[in-house]
Amino acid sequence: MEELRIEANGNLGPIDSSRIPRYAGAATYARLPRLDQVDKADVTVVGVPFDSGVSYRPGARFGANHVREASRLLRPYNPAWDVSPFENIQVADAGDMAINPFNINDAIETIQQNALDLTAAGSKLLTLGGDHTIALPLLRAAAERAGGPIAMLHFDAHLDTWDTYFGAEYTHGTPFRRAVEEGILDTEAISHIGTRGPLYGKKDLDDDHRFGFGIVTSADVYYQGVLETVAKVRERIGNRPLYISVDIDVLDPAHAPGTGTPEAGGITSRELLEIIRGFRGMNLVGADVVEVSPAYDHAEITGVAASHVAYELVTLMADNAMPGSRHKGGTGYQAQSLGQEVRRPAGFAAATKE
Ligand SMILES: N=C(N)NCCCC(=O)O
Ligand SMILES: [Zn+2]
Ligand SMILES: [Zn+2]
Repeated sequence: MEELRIEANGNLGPIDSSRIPRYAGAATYARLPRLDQVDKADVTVVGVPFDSGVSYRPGARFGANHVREASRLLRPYNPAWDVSPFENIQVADAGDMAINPFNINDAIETIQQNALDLTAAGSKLLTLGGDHTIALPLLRAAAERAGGPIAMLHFDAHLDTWDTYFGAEYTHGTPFRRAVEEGILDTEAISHIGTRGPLYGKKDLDDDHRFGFGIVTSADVYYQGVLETVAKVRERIGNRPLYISVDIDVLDPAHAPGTGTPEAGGITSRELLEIIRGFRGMNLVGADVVEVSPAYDHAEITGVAASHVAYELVTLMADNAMPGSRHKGGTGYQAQSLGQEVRRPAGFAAATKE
């Protein structure tokens, strides 16, 4: 079958869903071309089928393909930014990494090497699927590409700064303690967002604080709202090279049932998408969306949420790549909006390019 794609500015975009039904054919993220169908990519989407680091329900090894399937309904124009991300930059799907499920050390090495290979020619990386163990090798690669420690925003119900499980150092509950120990994070500029749920003890927070993490709890997002959350985060991170790691369990189980370690009382998908939109102009160098476990999903709720989160992250990368902001933070709704159009946090204008 011929692939009828949208093309603009020399970028090969998604299969045109007005000419080929969106439910037809093999799934790539957002129906974008495969990496082998383009000369170069500005952003590479890659799946990480790995879940050998989980402490509870398995299944995140199937996450990437679930997100790809759920991403068929994404459309090419993002009105919340007034941006068509796939026109601005070339985004392509590199398929899945081939990872050893029986040897975590080997898996981590492979993920790090693949991440370095995929970014060697200057592409940014957005990874889908996998359990949170994979953030460590992805951060190593991102820090190497950035030439030093990087800022990080970690959306998660959990801290993931625990020490070991059953004596194992590399698990989905420990990546960020390892990352701090390895000196790959800029500890002046790291924060969790959406934290909640029972811990093992107060020491968990004492350790986490010592490592340098700030925390915006799920309750903080509720009480202070999206705007203040974004403002505080922007103040802490500034223009540093930033990695965003999204554990889909940051969302309430009502918004993301398909995950391995669900915790009640999470943020909504609307809040998460709006917080990311508030990061316009920030220096995003890489991102992941992890812990999607399709066997526990219903009606693709989690897959759809994850596919939209990834879409906002790609839009941020694409918006930054534009030569000068055309929109100064506006949305596509502006001309006809009966709502509150100007709702941008302090610090937003300063970081938005002229
Ligand atoms: N990274 C995720 N999703 N979960 C970590 C939970 C660690 C624990 O079971 O205590
Ligand atoms: Zn996590
Ligand atoms: Zn989590």
